[in-house]
Amino acid sequence: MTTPIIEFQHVNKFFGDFQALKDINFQLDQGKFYSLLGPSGSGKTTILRTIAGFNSVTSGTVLFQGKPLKNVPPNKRRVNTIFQNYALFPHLNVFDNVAFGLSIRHVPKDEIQTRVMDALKMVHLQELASRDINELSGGQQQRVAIARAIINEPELLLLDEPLSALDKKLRQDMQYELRELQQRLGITFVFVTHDQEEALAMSDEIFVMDEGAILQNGTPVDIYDEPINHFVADFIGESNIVKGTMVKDYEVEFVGKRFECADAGMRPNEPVEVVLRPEDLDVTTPDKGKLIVQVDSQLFRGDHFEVVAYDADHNEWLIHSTNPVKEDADIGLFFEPEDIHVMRFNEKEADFDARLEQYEGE
Ligand SMILES: Nc1ncnc2c1ncn2[C@@H]1O[C@H](COP(=O)(O)OP(=O)(O)OP(=O)(O)O)[C@@H](O)[C@H]1O
Repeated sequence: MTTPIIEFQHVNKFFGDFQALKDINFQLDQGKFYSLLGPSGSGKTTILRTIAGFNSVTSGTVLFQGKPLKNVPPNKRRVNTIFQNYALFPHLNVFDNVAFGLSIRHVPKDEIQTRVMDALKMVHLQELASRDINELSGGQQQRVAIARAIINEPELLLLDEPLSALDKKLRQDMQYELRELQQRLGITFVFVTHDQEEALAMSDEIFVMDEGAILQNGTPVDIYDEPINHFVADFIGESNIVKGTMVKDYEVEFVGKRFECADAGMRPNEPVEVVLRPEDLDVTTPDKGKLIVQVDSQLFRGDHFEVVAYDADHNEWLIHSTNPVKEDADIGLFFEPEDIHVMRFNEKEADFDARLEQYEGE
């Protein structure tokens, strides 16, 4: 087994009385793309700053390739950070921005020339080396920041919401570019975002954070298909979550009916929450449906209709339908046992809706 590039062991961080990180444990492998995903204030940046050396930890250990990082100053860490605002020098052109770190270390001119042009080629900006920074688009500035960050060949690149200032289209283009660049360079990226689509699209592994703790980590598919709790299910993608009861292994009851499912290992009659993703629900006639709901409204979304409907218990259901439906009509919903994902019900999360609403309103 290879040594992880970064390892957090029981890391806690307090700012005064406030606990910003709560018993954080993880290992990051060489050459992978990781995302830290969570609402504002969940501790993502605090983790990045800890890796970069701008934050000390209150307790616990951070290892870099198996060695404690505690006494290694930020400039001696083989880590570089790209910030949200890129922090480029507006009075220097593209070349000089990228060359800056090498110039102040008095690296010979020839070497600077070669390394800067190599870095600019990596991000497809070699033609723009003499351009002023303020003559570049947002996406091009982003690439200058990346070139500057990779010129010292860091083993770890930390990216703190680097795409949040870009418009949607450019953001999507940059997601592909960053992912492609990471694979080409083979260095570890740790990418902070509160955008779940971005994390799902780019990452090898996602860490979902809330209130200073890691709630779940796994591949995008794992986290999407098997969210550990209500918060993760709702935060990652769209979902229908209803309360139910686990009757026995592979059988769950919700909305007054029993359904075969793929989940086991809970207590009989244990209260649970059931997740069904909108795209896993097929619209059919009421007699063929496993569940009958009444249509409330629908919106055309280009490749599907987004239907909102209510069941007999007044639970709201979001459905992605290939065909339009009639308003106020009763429709049947069909789904397979494996489309049902059952989660333990956690009373402590009862306030999650309010927190999520507050976050979405920001
Ligand atoms: N230097 C500090 N002093 C006091 N509190 C701090 C300090 N730095 C961060 N915090 C607090 O720690 C918590 C976590 O902050 P952090 O910046 O890590 O969150 P985040 O998940 O990155 O949020 P965002 O998405 O808004 O950047 C917040 O409540 C923040 O106010």
